Amino acid sequence: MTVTATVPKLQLSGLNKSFGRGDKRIQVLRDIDLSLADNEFVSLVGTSGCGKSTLLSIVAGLEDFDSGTLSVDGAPVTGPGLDRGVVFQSYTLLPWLTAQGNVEFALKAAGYGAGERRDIAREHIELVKLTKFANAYPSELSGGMKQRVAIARALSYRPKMLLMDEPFGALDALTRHQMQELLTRIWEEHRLTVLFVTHDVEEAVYLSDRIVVMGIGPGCIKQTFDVDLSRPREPDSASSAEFIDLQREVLRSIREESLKVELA
Ligand SMILES: Nc1ncnc2c1ncn2[C@@H]1O[C@H](COP(=O)(O)OP(=O)(O)OP(=O)(O)O)[C@@H](O)[C@H]1O
Repeated sequence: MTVTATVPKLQLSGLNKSFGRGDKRIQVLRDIDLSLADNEFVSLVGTSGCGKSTLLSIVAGLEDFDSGTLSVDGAPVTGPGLDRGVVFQSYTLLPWLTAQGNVEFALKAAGYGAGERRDIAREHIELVKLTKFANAYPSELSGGMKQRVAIARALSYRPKMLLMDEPFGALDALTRHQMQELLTRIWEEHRLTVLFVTHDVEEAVYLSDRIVVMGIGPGCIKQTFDVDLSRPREPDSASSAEFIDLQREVLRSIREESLKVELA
């Protein structure tokens, strides 16, 4: 019988990263091994400064690394690519363009023709439920709406993977929950693979299949938790004993690292 090995969607092996030169050189990531399967939702959590954003930027191809390997679908990552959509905490929209215009602008940069740009942008503005605001400028949109445009833009080239760095960190609690539900729906419908950085452990448990806790000094993978809670998850899921126990375990793991920083 032939057994075919499944290639992970994303794979990092023995990855190291430092900033600076000479005696100012500081290692921020050490020996990172991380694999994401197709359609998996993985959150990265950890004490401030442990290297979560640096790791995400490396996967996005926006930051280089010293050694180790990084591949998507088995192919080495050599820079940013349309196979990975990125959403940051700051909305990064162009203020002089409408919601529709912002998505179209990104598609133009990706080489799409005018008609196609209009249709794809309209479809993605609809996906994030902003059709009524398609012609509004960023200054006329709330934080949640701006982040929906950023998600529409990141998804417009139909990437296989979504890389999100604290995308809902600046939003109020209610908008944040709405955005979590929207993201879950899009993730389920589009079979995306998501790598999600957050400080909010409840958010990580609610959204993820797996939570990776990073350690510090230098940044490393400390512990991984499988989230075995059934789906679909409801806002009420957060009050179940299983949910709360897992949240507590993850928090404990993060706090051990914070203590190291405080005692250093
Ligand atoms: N461009 C840079 N040049 C030098 N050092 C950097 C640079 N970017 C990040 N660092 C350092 O790398 C380490 C990791 O930073 P990073 O922002 O990745 O951590 P983080 O876990 O995302 O933090 P936070 O949770 O506070 O956002 C920190 O010590 C930071 O000061």
